[in-house]
Amino acid sequence: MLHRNLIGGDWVSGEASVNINPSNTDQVVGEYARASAEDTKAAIAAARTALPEWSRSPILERHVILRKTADEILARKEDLGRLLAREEGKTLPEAIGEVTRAGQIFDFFAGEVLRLSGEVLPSVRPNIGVEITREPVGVVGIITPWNFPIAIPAWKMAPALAYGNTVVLKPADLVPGSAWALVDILHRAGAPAGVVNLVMGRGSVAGQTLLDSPDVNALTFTGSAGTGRRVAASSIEHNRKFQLEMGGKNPFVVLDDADLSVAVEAVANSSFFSTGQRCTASSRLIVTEGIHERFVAALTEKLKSLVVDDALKAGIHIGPVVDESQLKQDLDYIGIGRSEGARLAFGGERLERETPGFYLAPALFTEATNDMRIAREEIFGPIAAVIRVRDYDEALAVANDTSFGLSSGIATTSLKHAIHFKRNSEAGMVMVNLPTAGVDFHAPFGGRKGSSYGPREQGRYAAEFYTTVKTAYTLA
Ligand SMILES: NC(=O)C1=CN([C@@H]2O[C@H](COP(=O)(O)OP(=O)(O)OC[C@H]3O[C@@H](n4cnc5c(N)ncnc54)[C@H](OP(=O)(O)O)[C@@H]3O)[C@@H](O)[C@H]2O)C=CC1
Ligand SMILES: O=C(O)CCC(=O)C(=O)O
Repeated sequence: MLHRNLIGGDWVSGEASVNINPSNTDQVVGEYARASAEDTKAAIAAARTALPEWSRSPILERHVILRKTADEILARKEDLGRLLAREEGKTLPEAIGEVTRAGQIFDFFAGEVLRLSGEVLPSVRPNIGVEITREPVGVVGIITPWNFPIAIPAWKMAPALAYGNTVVLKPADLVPGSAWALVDILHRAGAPAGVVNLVMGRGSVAGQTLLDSPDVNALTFTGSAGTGRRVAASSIEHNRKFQLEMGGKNPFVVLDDADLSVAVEAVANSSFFSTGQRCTASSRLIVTEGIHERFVAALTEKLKSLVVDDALKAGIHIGPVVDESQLKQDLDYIGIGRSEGARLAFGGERLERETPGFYLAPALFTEATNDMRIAREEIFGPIAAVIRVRDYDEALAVANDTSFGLSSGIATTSLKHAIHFKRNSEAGMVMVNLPTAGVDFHAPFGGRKGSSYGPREQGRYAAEFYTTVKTAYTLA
């Protein structure tokens, strides 16, 4: 069956693309329609037509649709998790966790609809009242990457709809299945025609059409820095609100006084789980010299115990890389690290398994320095580099010496250093004795420097992007 795009409430056919399972490239997950530029323009027009009624719809109607969506996602988390693991390659428990998070996000924003509020101020002039309200921004274009195929569409669509916007979602061409399933649920939960539109397909076609359209009032994007720059340039041209979540080169500091097992568990998770394919992954492990040897030895032992195999197999820790081109990028960077003089202390080789897939042994470099390309450029694979430093002050300086600023972490038992790091780390999210990846669904998410642009995503902070403030003055 061809899974079609949803445009103005109708399921619309298009050129078929096959969704391949990275754990077993002989397996087709499903066939999905690719939207043309014309389809995408029709989706934008449908979203515009639906906007006036939806933006004024009773909050209870919006609440019920989001609530039903949350309920169905959570009730189906096992089968949606299987679909996600098959199309993206994260392990089944990770995939079910991501689906659960998507359900919780819809649940949270179903509640937020009922908590919409404004402010009343006394005027500085006599007999005048000042009211401050939040209104929807309008038609929201949503462009999402492949690494979180349901959670990222969920954390962009749920607030957009809660605050009365209509949406056009362009998911990553590599993983359309989970986005299709989510839109199907929203459609059956009662989202009126044109309120939720889906344009699966290529970034260069469907994505670019969203960027070029003067009728898209706000654009929210997660993906690479290169595409992010295009989103920014086109949005400025169209005087459109935009929000970017891009890469990371997140540091994880391990101090001499760290609890070794806490540090190793946090790093194994941050750097290697989800195959290292998270913008919040830590790829720079900044370790003070007193613990360096013990940390590298313990992490290497941990890496030996991690099983890389088919995402659906029980008991595995790391699934395959998402596709051939990301695998090539990972292997290229492993070669670059070696040629730069870092020591490949563990892994980094392509693995053969029972099924043909993109399997890569997690790779650990030591003797790296912060000026190497493997320490400066986002790789987006299960690859981390240990950088040896003298003390906390040097660790902090190295941690902040990056053009990115999404998340950062520290393993320490010192309250003084933990507090200092939380205050002085130049990252949007700071973790103490916890992995840099895997965040709460109700707290603000986003970074600084080259990682992010615009208001935070998620939690109540999402209102900043998905609404526009109106100030009204009334003579009493
Ligand atoms: N911050 C984060 O969370 C993420 C960061 N990344 C980083 O990005 C790198 C590359 O990943 P990749 O998926 O290729 O990133 P891209 O930026 O290419 O893709 C992200 C989304 O943008 C779309 N897109 C691509 N070109 C355009 C365009 N001209 N106009 C509008 N939309 C467009 C893509 O479509 P299409 O379906 O055709 O790809 C996809 O939906 C990774 O290796 C990683 O470093 C990746 C994923 C998430
Ligand atoms: O770490 C997380 O929980 C989220 C990561 C993420 O959003 C991303 O990699 O795109």
